[in-house]
Amino acid sequence: MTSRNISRFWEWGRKIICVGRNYADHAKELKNAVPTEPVLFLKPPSAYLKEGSPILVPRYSSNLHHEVELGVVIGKGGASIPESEAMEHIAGYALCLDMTARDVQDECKSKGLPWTMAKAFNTSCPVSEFIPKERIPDPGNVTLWLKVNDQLRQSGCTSQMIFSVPYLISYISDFITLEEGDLILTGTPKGVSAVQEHDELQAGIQDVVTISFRVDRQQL
Ligand SMILES: O=C(O)/C=C/C(=O)CC(=O)C(=O)O
Ligand SMILES: [Mg+2]
Repeated sequence: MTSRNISRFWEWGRKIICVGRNYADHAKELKNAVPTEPVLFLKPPSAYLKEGSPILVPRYSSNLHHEVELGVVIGKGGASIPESEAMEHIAGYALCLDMTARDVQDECKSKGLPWTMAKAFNTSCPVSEFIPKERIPDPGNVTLWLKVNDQLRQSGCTSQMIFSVPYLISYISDFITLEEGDLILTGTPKGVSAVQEHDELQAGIQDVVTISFRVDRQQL
C-alpha cells in the first residue's frame, strides 16, 4: 500500500467541518445575532477544488458568494480533545473559500431547512496548497484577504474570531471524532459578496500563500 501524504489532504476523502458566524462583523452584515456557541455545518470531500479548475456557480443559484477562511488540517485525530492540547493535533493549514449559494441559504433559513444545497455542492471548497504548521506560528493572528477582478472585497485578521482555533478543535471533537486529514474551516470575516461567471478570484494569507480561481457556470 502506498503511504498517504498529508500535504495532499484533499485527496483523502475526509470530513470538512465548517464554522459559521465566527466573526462578529460578518454575523452583523448578514443581520445574524453574534453566536454564543459555534455554529457548525459540513461539506463532503467532493466539494474540494484545486487551482487550475473553475469554481462552478450551481445551476440552481443566481447569488454565489465568496467567503475567505483559514482552514486547519488535522494531523492527529482524537475525541474530547482538551483545549490545552488542541494545537498538538494540527498538521498545518490551508487557505480556503467557503463558496455559498446565498439565495439558496436564505430560502433554507426561511423554511428552517438545512444549508446543504447552499454550502456543500461540487467546487464549494476551493483550497490552497498545504501550509505546514511552522509557517503559521499563531493561527489567531494572521490576515486573510480576497479580491474579485483585482478589487479588494475581504480583509480581516483571525484575531477577530469569536471562537479560537484551539477552542473550536476542543468543542468539535467533543461530539465529532477528528481524524487525520480532516479540515476545519474557521469562518469568514466581513465583506462577502456575489461573484459572476468569468470573474477572477484571488485570495491570500499575508506573505504565506495566495490562490487564484476563475468562476464558471455549471452547464445545464
Ligand atoms: O447565517 C447566515 O446567514 C450565513 C451564515 C454563513 O454562511 C456562515 C459562514 O459560513 C461563515 O460565517 O463563514
Ligand atoms: Mg463560511
